[in-house]
Amino acid sequence: MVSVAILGAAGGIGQPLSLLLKMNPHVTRLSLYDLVNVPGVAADVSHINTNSSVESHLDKQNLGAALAGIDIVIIPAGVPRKPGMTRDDLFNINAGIVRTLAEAIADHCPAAIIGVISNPVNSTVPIAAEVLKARGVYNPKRLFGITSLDVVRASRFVRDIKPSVDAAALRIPVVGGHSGATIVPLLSQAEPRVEFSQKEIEELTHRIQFGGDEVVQAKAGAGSATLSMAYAAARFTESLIRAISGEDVVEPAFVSLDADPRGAENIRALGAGSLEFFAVPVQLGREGVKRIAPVPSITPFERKAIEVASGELQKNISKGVSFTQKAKI
Ligand SMILES: NC(=O)C1=CN([C@@H]2O[C@H](COP(=O)(O)OP(=O)(O)OC[C@H]3O[C@@H](n4cnc5c(N)ncnc54)[C@H](O)[C@@H]3O)[C@@H](O)[C@H]2O)C=CC1
Ligand SMILES: O=C([O-])CC(=O)C(=O)O
Repeated sequence: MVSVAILGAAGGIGQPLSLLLKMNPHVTRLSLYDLVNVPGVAADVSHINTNSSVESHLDKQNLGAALAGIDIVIIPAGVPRKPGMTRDDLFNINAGIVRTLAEAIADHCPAAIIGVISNPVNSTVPIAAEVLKARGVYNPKRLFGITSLDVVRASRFVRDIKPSVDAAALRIPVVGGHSGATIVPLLSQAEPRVEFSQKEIEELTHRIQFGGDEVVQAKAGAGSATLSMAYAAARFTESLIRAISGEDVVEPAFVSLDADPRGAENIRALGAGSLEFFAVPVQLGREGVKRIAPVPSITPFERKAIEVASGELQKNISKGVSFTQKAKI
């Protein structure tokens, strides 16, 4: 019995994500919210013969009803990039959208687990945290920036150069954040282990860091990754649901290191320093973050990449925090 709300359900990610979650037998209630077109999406998806109920909630006056009683809220609401833009260029529009949605979550389902997809994730997650803190309902264990697409890309891109690897079974932790140089794949920690030359490591790292740009370029103005992102978000949601029902599942995600201060010590020592948020491998549990899983060791190349990531991340996090402070929630 798990109820899931998708905020931004009529968009490029929202539609295929609605489809994939309608196919998930553990979801019993699917609550779809958007400012446009959501009645059509909900009517369409509701004809699929799985047992879950599907609700359509159009426009802001129905946001409370969309959220009441919800266990997991996934947020793909917001504008996507066009060629030539960075994720940070989306800040001016998406920061306000995420703030409004986080306020409504605080009011209508404060105990829900939240997964933020809207970019720039490095800033929108701190914004959501500040809103929840200001409303007195913040639990760092329950707020996630969804970085699963970086992990999905990492295993697929390795398969492109190592055809004997099973892309679906390969696990590569990706730490840091979710934009360019803040994305740090730890190829040395691949499971099962894969041997790479230094040139392969450098090329793969760059490709994983800028994988989003490949899609933005190819879509040539029609948006960014939607189908692979919907797949990644559905996988993340499925992992949360398995964890809620008692299974041990590890998924990398961008979380507050306060969610598990002891587990975070290892990550801080690897180069995260005093940053409040960082993408880490998270052992999920009923509460959301059960534990930050340890990263046993990294190479000097990975340590350097984490140092570079941390400098940029600090700016992205501070930008989100000061946005909410200026806005007086
Ligand atoms: N975390 C990640 O790995 C990824 C994040 N993204 C981000 O996801 C976001 C959405 O991307 P797309 O679905 O392609 O965009 P889209 O433009 O196709 O869809 C966005 C949807 O959000 C809705 N929306 C806008 N303001 C809203 C509000 N205040 N309340 C509810 N709904 C609202 C729009 O009506 C639209 O249906 C973008 O910010 C994009 O950068 C995209 C790919 C990967
Ligand atoms: O590149 C973008 O703007 C969308 C995104 O976050 C990704 O595909 O990783």
